Amino acid sequence: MADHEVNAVPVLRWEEPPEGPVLVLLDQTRLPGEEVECFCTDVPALVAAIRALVVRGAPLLGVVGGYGVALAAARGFDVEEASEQLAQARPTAVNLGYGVRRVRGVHERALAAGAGPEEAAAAALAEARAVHREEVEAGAAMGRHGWALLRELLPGGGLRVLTHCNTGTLVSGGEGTALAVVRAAHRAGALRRLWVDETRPLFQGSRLTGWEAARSGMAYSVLPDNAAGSLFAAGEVDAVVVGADRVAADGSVANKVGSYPLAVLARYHHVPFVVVAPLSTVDPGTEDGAGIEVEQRAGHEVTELAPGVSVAPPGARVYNPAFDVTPAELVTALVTESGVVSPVTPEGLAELCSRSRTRASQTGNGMMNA
Ligand SMILES: CSC[C@H]1O[C@H](OP(=O)(O)O)[C@H](O)[C@@H]1O
Repeated sequence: MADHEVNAVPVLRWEEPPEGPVLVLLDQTRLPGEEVECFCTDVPALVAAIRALVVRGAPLLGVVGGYGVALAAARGFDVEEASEQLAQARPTAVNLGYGVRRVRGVHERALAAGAGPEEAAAAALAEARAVHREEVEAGAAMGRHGWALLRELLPGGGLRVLTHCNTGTLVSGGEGTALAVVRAAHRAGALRRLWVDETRPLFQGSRLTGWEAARSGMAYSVLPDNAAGSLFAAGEVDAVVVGADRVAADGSVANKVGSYPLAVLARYHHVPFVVVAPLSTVDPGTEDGAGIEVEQRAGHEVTELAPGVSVAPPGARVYNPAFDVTPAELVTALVTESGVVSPVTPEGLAELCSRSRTRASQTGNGMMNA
């Protein structure tokens, strides 16, 4: 069985029991120790799950946002109100709003065309499934394009790749984004070591990327985020490959906090810094990095390792941005499902998005129409 089939986990699924539709989520806050499912039968529960990172990762947020609109429609909730609640659940990943708007638009157009509530709900569910399918397909394509890029940049194989946060199956249900590229290198026998930043404060790296790397049989090591510099200094990093939550029109990249320092280290040590993200993460509507809203999260995520296990004095003030922004000049290449942009310029991004829209209109794939 191919690696990606072994590792595809049911990050989310739609079920229709007699009592009504439910969105079933793999609770990512319980990994790697437990594989627990969370059952969402209404939008407030789904919004709470998104905010608690039960379900997380930019592409998957777009997928779950779409399913959330479909859930509201299927259960007869106010779809407009539900859409607003879902879109506002987390501000930085543009995908969330994209998925919500896209499915909401299909639902609205179905009603405007005279469809009844059930027919419009069915149309919304079909569109949510299309968003999910496209993100899964995008992951496979990004894996191919990104691996081709790494072969070009580092032809000798035996790669030592550093990654940050989690960008695998758990952020799309398919291959993922940055980890899709790492998996492709691993399958080709070219991955010597995956360096996994633990990614404080919620440990998406050690918990989730570690879990995925172990399931894939990769040679991986977990490291404290603040140890990455010494790896570069020791010449132990051949490439940095990370994901993104929003790419602005000027090529600025918002990603998990700690990504920007890696980009600076990579530039100083002449190491490629590669960002892997689907086009649903590219946001032409945000002009530059300053325009990206960076989610500020609760202080207890930093001051407590677990409920009641404090690592700071009571009352300590906390700075806890969930993301940071890397300027395009520090990004070696942006890998998308439609190809690679390098260097990452506004013109290069615009051309790639335009090319993709043209292809989508020709194939009926709605990727960019939201
Ligand atoms: C490529 S999507 C994964 C992306 O999402 C993560 O953020 P979070 O865990 O807070 O949803 C992180 O920024 C990853 O790079």
